[in-house]
Amino acid sequence: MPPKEPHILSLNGGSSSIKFAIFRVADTLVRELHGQIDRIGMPGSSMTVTNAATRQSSQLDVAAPDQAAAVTYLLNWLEQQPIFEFVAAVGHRVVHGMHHVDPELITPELLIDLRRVTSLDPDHLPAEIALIDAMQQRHPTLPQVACFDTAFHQNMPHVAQLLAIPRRFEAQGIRRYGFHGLSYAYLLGELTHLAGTAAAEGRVIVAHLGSGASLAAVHGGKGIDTTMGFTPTGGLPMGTRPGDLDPGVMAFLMQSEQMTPGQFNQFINHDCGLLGLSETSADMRDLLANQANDSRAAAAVSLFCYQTKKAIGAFAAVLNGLDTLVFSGGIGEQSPEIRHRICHGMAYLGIKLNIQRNEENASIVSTDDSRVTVWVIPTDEELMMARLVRTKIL
Ligand SMILES: Nc1ncnc2c1ncn2[C@@H]1O[C@H](COP(=O)(O)OP(=O)(O)O)[C@@H](O)[C@H]1O
Ligand SMILES: CC(=O)OP(=O)(O)O
Ligand SMILES: [Mg+2]
Repeated sequence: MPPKEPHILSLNGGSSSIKFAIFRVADTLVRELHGQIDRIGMPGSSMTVTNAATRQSSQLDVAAPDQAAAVTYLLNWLEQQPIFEFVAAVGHRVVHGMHHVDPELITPELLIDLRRVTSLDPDHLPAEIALIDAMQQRHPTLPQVACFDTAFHQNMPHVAQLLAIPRRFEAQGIRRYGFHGLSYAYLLGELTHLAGTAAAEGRVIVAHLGSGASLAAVHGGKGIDTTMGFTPTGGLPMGTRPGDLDPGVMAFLMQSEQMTPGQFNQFINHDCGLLGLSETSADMRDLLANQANDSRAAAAVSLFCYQTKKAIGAFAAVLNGLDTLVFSGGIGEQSPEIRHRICHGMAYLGIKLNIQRNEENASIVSTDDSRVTVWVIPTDEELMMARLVRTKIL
């Protein structure tokens, strides 16, 4: 029997989920299985696993009160799968690495740097580092590659990277980085495939709307601006993060609530956004289900749609117009209501949704006469990582 082809395991630590996929490395990358642990830290967490060949999915209840528990559960489960013995390399999504941007083999030095910047992203980096640590301890000879979420935005115009703070801080790396870059890179590739190069090189806004949410303005296939900033806490309101917040509110709250910087960081990453406003849930599904009889849930959904719409208007200005709008991420891919509420009243910009297509989560959800083509494209950060790992080491 010929030796089995090498496989790549991709691990994607998100803020409310850990997603994973295993790909066989043949002429192309062939997905063998994928899945996710969902609603980490919330009631009702579960793991869904799909066999890519049969498309059969199974769901298991999982106790995932926090990301550490989810990491241990997932790695124990993965190691029991027969396919695991063929895994020859692991790709890890790493949301923030400051000056580390391009895919990198994980070394002790890189880990020291990542631990140093953990406080910049308490929603992702602890779980991502825990995944790396656990994999290294269990499988020390397996090559592991860090794939950074910031790479896509690296070449934004300088003006889009600058923060209006004293100049000396820029030299310390305090600037707009932007995140969800693995998703944006994948989606641009898909857009090229689906709509052609001319469309993908036109004036494009990509809305990655999940537990973390951001927009990217893209022109000539390159990111030219994005809503997230120095950290993934900025930009749009999200599941548990406020997005852009008047710095005066920060100073006021730190004083009035007597918070230490560490407590304030926890507050803006875990207690705000949809959760803070609704006082019930960070999960958009819950809020949509409850909005009719809970005005707090209704206000949270309204704010999310309002701020996203406002940011689309701002990026249309940055792009001098708009040709293509892409929705992706858990909310963007699966919520017709949110897409409708964001796009409502934007006919002046050339955005017109087709009600039925939108309800069906079709791939094009705009009308035939809409000047802007509106797409729904499922993202695949795991495949993007596997491509990077393959290029880097296999
Ligand atoms: N059918 C749906 N309708 C509305 N929101 C949904 C739906 N399915 C998933 N979501 C939302 O998507 C978000 C999770 O998105 P995802 O991209 O998986 O997040 P992350 O990667 O940040 O963990 C949650 O707020 C969840 O409620
Ligand atoms: C960058 C970010 O917020 O990622 P996620 O949406 O996966 O939490
Ligand atoms: Mg995500």
